[in-house]
Amino acid sequence: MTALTVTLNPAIDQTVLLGHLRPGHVHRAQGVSFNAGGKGVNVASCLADWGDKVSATGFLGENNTLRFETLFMTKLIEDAFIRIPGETRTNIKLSHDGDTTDINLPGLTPNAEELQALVSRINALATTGTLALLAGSLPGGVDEGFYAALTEALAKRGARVLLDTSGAPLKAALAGAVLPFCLKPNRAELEQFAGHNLTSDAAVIEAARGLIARGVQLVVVSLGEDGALFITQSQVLRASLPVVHAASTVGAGDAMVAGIMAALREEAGLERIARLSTAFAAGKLTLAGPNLPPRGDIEALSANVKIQNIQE
Ligand SMILES: Nc1ncnc2c1ncn2[C@@H]1O[C@H](COP(=O)(O)OP(=O)(O)OP(=O)(O)O)[C@@H](O)[C@H]1O
Ligand SMILES: O=P(O)(O)OC[C@@]1(O)O[C@H](CO)[C@@H](O)[C@@H]1O
Repeated sequence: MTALTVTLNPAIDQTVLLGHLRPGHVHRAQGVSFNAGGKGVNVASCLADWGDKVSATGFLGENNTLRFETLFMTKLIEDAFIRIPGETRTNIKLSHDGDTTDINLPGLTPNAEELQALVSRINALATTGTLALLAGSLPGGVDEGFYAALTEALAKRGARVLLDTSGAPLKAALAGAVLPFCLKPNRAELEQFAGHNLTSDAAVIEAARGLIARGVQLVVVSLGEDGALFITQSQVLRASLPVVHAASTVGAGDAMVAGIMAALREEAGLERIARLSTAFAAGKLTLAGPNLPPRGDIEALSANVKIQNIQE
């Protein structure tokens, strides 16, 4: 079973370490670091650390590919990115007061020909059984129905699609003819779909069941430090694992998606999916950048994940 991640709008993440954030004031940074990022890139990076073979595609600006190419080479990720003129965006992550403030820039705008080249590349990479992750924002000028159309095309090829996006592209994908196999919204993203606030587990589960009723097979709702809910047609699990000190919260959700994909590759049941993806997220939180601790540490974390079977 092959794994493929698709990132149309990757980014170099510039993490700026601040003591506190006070809008309207001058800040002197305590440090700065740069990582090749974007949701699908982060997922591929975590999967590669786990030891899985993975291909990554999308668009890269040809002027600043080095950080990405170094990551792909170091981690043996198949680099299937399409180069387009210009510079991949840099997203600013302000790390302050134990929290992160994200400033995500718009990014490059691919033209129709480049988009068609990407669709052809994805079709060439995806075969029956491929786990295909479509992740992140769509670049300016790309139709908001792009993920919906791609999901349908990939499903026709026998691939299983996982989708991690927000806003209009998520809405369009949920209104599509074929829904993704798996969705990993956080609470705010699920609230967008539900159209109201989801303040209790029961409300989150009810909204997720709405997605299951429309054909999604696995919904994972990530709830930050409160863990995550794993919902299928027949089961609901809650999984959590306290993290004492988070080195960086950027990409915790991406590590969780990588854990879901790693478990799906093992043909695992829901409890293993919940344990492994929670362990991936917790393991990533202890490190800066989209990296996982060694496999043995992840298995140890996974054994410690608290699982609650929610009966209704
Ligand atoms: N402070 C924390 N303590 C323990 N676990 C956490 C914490 N923050 C995140 N996690 C773990 O990471 C998972 C994903 O985090 P979160 O819900 O913040 O995802 P997200 O909103 O998609 O994040 P991002 O967009 O930053 O990647 C959670 O379900 C949980 O398992
Ligand atoms: O602007 P998008 O595509 O929604 O999100 C991009 C991004 O915030 O997602 C990753 C964290 O999940 C970061 O590496 C990257 O900067």
